[in-house]
Amino acid sequence: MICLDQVSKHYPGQGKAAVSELSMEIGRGEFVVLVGPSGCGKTTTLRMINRLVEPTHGRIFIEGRDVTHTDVDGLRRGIGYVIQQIGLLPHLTIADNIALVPKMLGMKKSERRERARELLEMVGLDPVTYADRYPRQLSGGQQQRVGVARALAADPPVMLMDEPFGAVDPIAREKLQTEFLRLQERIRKTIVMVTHDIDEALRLGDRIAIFGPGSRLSQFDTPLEILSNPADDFVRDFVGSGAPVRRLSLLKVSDVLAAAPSHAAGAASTVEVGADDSVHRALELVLAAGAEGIEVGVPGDVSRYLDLQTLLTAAAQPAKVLS
Ligand SMILES: Nc1ncnc2c1ncn2[C@@H]1O[C@H](COP(=O)(O)OP(=O)(O)OP(=O)(O)O)[C@@H](O)[C@H]1O
Repeated sequence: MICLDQVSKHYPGQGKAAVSELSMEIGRGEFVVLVGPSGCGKTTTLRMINRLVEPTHGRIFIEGRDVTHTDVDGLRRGIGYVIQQIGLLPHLTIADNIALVPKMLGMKKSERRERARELLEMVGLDPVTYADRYPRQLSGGQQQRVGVARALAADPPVMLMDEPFGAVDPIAREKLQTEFLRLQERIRKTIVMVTHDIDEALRLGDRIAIFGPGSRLSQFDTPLEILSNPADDFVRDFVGSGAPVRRLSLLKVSDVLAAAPSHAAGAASTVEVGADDSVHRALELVLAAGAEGIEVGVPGDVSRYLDLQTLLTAAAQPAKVLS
């Protein structure tokens, strides 16, 4: 869906390139998160995709089309953009803020109103309550949701997000992340997001691009693979301590079931867990209940039993063994 081919950006007057010969391919419907230390070129990379920053060298393709030199307005219509300072217009109602792009595209007033209502519902805000309010009457987290709704207004296939949840407090942030993941399951946009927060990246990304010093792409892989097999010391340090525990949230019970010997559920004291639950969740339930293991329902078969030790041992294996 998006292909960066040897893309570089050299800002005038700067000694070093902000981004240097970067190549990446991003699949349709994929959620890719760019992380890395400050100044490594994440925002520059993101903004080159919608050409808010013009690349100095290299080419960018969207759906196979070279967009490096095409009409910028046309390009941006197909790309939603969400930033931390969402920039809602203070004198327009929430509905009118959301309907700005549809208005520019010539959509009729009644249709725009309907679209704004639909989008407000989509991002978890009741249209009856919020459509006619003004931005200052909303909390930071609510404004951020409106920012997402606005970016989705023209139903673009691609969304670029720069620290979209950066300005909200940690609790609201986690809630927004969870809601956004649910939304993405439904809408399956191709998303590229920048964040400083490795936990956010691990939680949201289908794949994570970890930029190292000098805008080098140190690793571009799934969260599980990054935690299990970091490419080098830089990635290991960047991900920080606690990788094994973080993996537990990403591993599913079904992964362990596929890799470890299990038995038909029997007499031992167990808690029931779904195959799609994370190992983290399974362990939480076992510990809370003081049980000896878990029982997992298998469609068309007897339930399987895994004891606590098997669960822990399997979860500690590198991802490759499990997959
Ligand atoms: N408009 C500009 N003019 C000159 N230099 C710039 C400009 N924008 C960014 N830079 C420089 O390019 C490099 C990469 O900046 P960029 O904002 O892409 O990094 P980043 O990884 O997003 O950083 P942060 O995490 O701090 O937001 C930095 O050294 C920065 O100072």
